Amino acid sequence: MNLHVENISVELEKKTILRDVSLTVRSGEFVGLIGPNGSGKSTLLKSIYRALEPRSGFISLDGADVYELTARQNAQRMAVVRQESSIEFDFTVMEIVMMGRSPHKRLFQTDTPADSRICEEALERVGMQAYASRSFFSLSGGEKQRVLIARALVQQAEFLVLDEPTNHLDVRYQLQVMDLVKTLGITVFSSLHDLNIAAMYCDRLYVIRDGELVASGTPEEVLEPGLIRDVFGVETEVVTHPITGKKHVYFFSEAVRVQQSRQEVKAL
Ligand SMILES: Nc1ncnc2c1ncn2[C@@H]1O[C@H](COP(=O)(O)OP(=O)(O)OP(=O)(O)O)[C@@H](O)[C@H]1O
Repeated sequence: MNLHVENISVELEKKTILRDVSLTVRSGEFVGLIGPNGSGKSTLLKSIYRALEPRSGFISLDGADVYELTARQNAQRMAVVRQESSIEFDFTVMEIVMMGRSPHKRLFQTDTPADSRICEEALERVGMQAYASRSFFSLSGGEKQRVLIARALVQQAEFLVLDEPTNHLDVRYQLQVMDLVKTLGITVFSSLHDLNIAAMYCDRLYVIRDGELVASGTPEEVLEPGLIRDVFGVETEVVTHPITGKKHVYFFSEAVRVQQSRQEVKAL
């Protein structure tokens, strides 16, 4: 499934949030979106999953305008894991995951044993099978996140949109969730805060700052100290990881830099 975003602009409360954004995610690619807080990552993803129609521009999945598809057609093509859960009423974990099957059902069609099996498998893949009958509201942030990923999995869509999927997850589940998404072999577009996770898992990255894309390329091309300084305002050292061969970013806090320059002055 190919995603094309062409020249989209979004304005909210008379403020331009996205300016002339164009990008492509090709079939089977895992593409990351990185940028500082408030740079427009969620807004761009919302435009793609139709929660926020852009003022101008065009978004298509395999050539079909996403805003022309019915909600059902769209849900068969695209699954979404949002940053904040939109679950308003308390359901069990299994009921939440089962909701992901609805694009594959007719109106009022009941859940089949096959649906239950698919949901159980998805819960197992995210390590939440023991929680099937628990209330969703009683879960921790990380547990909720894993359940929402299971719900996206059972939708069996070919295109997955993730808004900071590792938010709330401890390091083990960060890696587990990213490994899982990677092994699905489907097309993924994901916003990410952790640059090292982005380097490990993404085939390509887009960098957004103040609502505009400012760089794109492979993690090897994009993740370099000058760009990270310009976009995130932090100093880094970027090395090639000796085991994975991927880029690895070390960050220097302002306090460490001040201490280091004092030591350098003393040594003179
Ligand atoms: N409904 C709204 N009305 C006005 N401004 C909004 C609205 N929603 C978002 N914004 C603004 O748009 C900008 C981009 O927000 P967005 O949530 O897309 O950023 P983000 O890159 O996802 O941030 P974060 O990393 O903090 O999640 C921010 O300045 C935000 O305050």
